[in-house]
Formats: sequence, structure tokens, C-alpha cells
Amino acid sequence: MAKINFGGVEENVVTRGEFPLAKAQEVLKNETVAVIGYGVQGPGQSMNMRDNGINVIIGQRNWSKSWDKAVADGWVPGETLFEIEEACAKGTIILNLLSDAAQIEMWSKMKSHLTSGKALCFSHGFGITYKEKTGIIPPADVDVILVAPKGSGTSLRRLFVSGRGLNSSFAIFQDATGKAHERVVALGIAVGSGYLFETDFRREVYSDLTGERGTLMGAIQGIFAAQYQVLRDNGHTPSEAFNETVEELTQSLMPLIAENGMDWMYANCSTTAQRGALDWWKPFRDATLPVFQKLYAEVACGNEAQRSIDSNSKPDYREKLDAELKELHESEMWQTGIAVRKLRPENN
Ligand SMILES: NC(=O)c1ccc[n+]([C@@H]2O[C@H](COP(=O)([O-])OP(=O)(O)OC[C@H]3O[C@@H](n4cnc5c(N)ncnc54)[C@H](O)[C@@H]3O)[C@@H](O)[C@H]2O)c1
Ligand SMILES: CC(C)(O)[C@@H](O)C(=O)O
Ligand SMILES: [Mg+2]
Ligand SMILES: [Mg+2]
Repeated sequence: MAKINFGGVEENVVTRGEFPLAKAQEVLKNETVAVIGYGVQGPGQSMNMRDNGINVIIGQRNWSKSWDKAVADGWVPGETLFEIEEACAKGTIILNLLSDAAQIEMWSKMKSHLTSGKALCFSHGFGITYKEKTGIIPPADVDVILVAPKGSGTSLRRLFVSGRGLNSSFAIFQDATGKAHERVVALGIAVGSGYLFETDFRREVYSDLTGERGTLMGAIQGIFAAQYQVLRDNGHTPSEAFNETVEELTQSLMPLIAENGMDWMYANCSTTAQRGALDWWKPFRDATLPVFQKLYAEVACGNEAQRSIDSNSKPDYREKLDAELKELHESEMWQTGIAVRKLRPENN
């Protein structure tokens, strides 16, 4: 494994240079990877593996929309697409990509197919880390591993198709066969990862839950909404408020920040913007720091996991979720976003 220095700290990273696809194919040549669940990660990981020449089958409830999607993506019922339990029986590596709540519901059935020497792989440390809440306690004679792409399943597939890769975390919870390391790294390469960063299940789930509730999705939407509201309350038009809050960020500045970092961005804007951004970033940090500290504490004590399990296991979960998503979709800010996106050259 390569040691890479990140800001002064050395970390273990697997590169495609040291573990090329041919090696992954060799490690997995006698394995059947059963991808269970065909939601967001399922399609990305399974199609990338199929294109990489790995023996993959899908397990999915057959009366669901996801089953139809799998058929549309070229998986063949009875050959490469099965009911969940049938796929679990056939797989030697069971890649559990059910929603985290469904993993709890399906666990006892899945467990019965985890015979000696198989591997159970997750894309999240959730089920294992919060085992008191999930009841997911694998048998001692199977490998328990994790490959967690650090991004959406949609991006995983898009970046693979464009010849790039999405970075993933990987971890080993249990090495029963002595092959857990080569299995997890081979899977990581096969699903289309660029680089594989070593972690453990607990660190993966704590950082992932913090990130998605924080700057990746929760905090960013909160900051967008607050700034948009202040601009609107002060008489700015919707388009002006949206452009100055979201559109310029995602279309102009984020790609530059992604390429060069925020330090470069600060050095490459007007001196006026520089002064203001340098003066204001610390008050924003100080205002949000207690919220992030509370968020991490809620993640670490298991409250966030419990909230997610409770709401996602309710029978009316889908209706309640749809209502909340509708509220966001129908907000003036995101309705303005639809109109603004139509003006982009590629949408004209
Ligand atoms: N969404 C992402 O891009 C992403 C990124 C990294 C990691 N992950 C992790 O990957 C795993 C899969 O996440 P996802 O977002 O792809 O899942 P998802 O919410 O899209 O659901 C996956 C599948 O679960 C099935 N399912 C839901 N309820 C079920 C039930 N009661 N019984 C049987 N099947 C049921 C659905 O039909 C669907 O095919 C999770 O552990 C998640 O935390 C997701
Ligand atoms: C794509 C995310 C937010 O990174 C993932 O963690 C998820 O749960 O969907
Ligand atoms: Mg997540
Ligand atoms: Mg994530």
C-alpha cells in the first residue's frame, strides 16, 4: 500500500498502479458478486463491475421499480437478476446495497445464506457500527469488508464511463478467510474506485453521516436558504438572489475551487471580494462550529442513526419523505433554480 502525505499526515492508500484491474479480475475470477439492492449505489457499482469483467448478479424485490430498472439496464431475470434470497444463496461475495433500514429488515434472511468462507461487503459502516440498533452481527466464519464510494452512485457510474474514477474508503471488520484484504481491494477497484483510502467501519460511518448532514448537503442548503432569504427580504429579485447564492457558486467558483483550492480562489478574485471573504469566513466558522460539534456528538452517540432507522422503517415513510421533498422542490429558491438552469447554454 502506498503511503501518501496529506497535509503532514501519512495515510495508507491503494492506487490502481499497484492494484490494477487485471489483478482485481484475477482475485475475483472464481467469485460471484451478488449485489443486493438496486437503488442508487446498486446500479453504479454493479454496472461498473460488469463492464470490468467481473461475475456479477443482482438481488432485488421483483415487484419493485428498481427491478424494472435493473431489467432496463440489461440484467436478465433468472440469469443475472434474482429475488434477494436467491441472489444471496448464489453469491460468494454478498454486496449489501439495500437501504440502511432495509438491511435491518432483511438481515435474518441474508444471514442464513452467509455460509463459511463467503464475504459480506457494505458501502457504509452503519449496520456494523450501530449493531445494538441494527442487530447486524455476522457469523464469525465470513469476511466482513467495506468499500464506500465517496459520492453518489450516479457520479460513480458517470466518472467510470468517462474513464475516471471516484475515490472510495475501504475497511476490514473481520478477516475470517485470510483473503479479506485482497477481496476488499479487488472489489474497490472493480466497482470503479480511483484511489482507495484505508479506514474502519466506525470512522467511515461517523464521517459520512457528519458530512452529508453538514457541508455536503444539510449545512449547505441551510446557508443557501439563509442568504437567499436575506437578499429577498431586502428587495432583491429571485434571479439575483439565486445567482448570487447558488448559480455562481456551482457554475463558476466551485469548479475552480475543485481544481485549485479555496486559497487559490481567494487569491484570484477582486481585491474587494478578497477583503470581505477574509473578514467574514471566521465569523461564519464561529457561528456554525457549535452546530457541527452538536451534529458530531449526535452521530457518535447513535442518536442520528436511531432517528434515521425510526423514520425510514415506518410504513408511511415514502409519503412523508415525498411531502418534505415537495416542500423543498416548491420553494421559491429551487423553483428559481429551474428557471435559471434553463438559461444555461447546454439547456438552450
Ligand atoms: N446513495 C448513495 O449514493 C450512497 C453513497 C455511498 C454509500 N451509500 C450506502 O450504500 C447503501 C445503499 O444505499 P442506496 O442509497 O443505494 O440505497 P437506496 O435507498 O437507493 O435503496 C437500495 C435498495 O433497497 C431496496 N429496498 C428498500 N426497502 C426495502 C425493503 N424493505 N426490503 C427489500 N428491499 C428494500 C430498494 O428497492 C432499493 O433497490 C447504503 O448503505 C448507503 O448508506 C449510498
Ligand atoms: C452520496 C452521499 C451523501 O455521500 C452518501 O453518503 C449517501 O448516503 O447517499
Ligand atoms: Mg451516506
Ligand atoms: Mg457519503
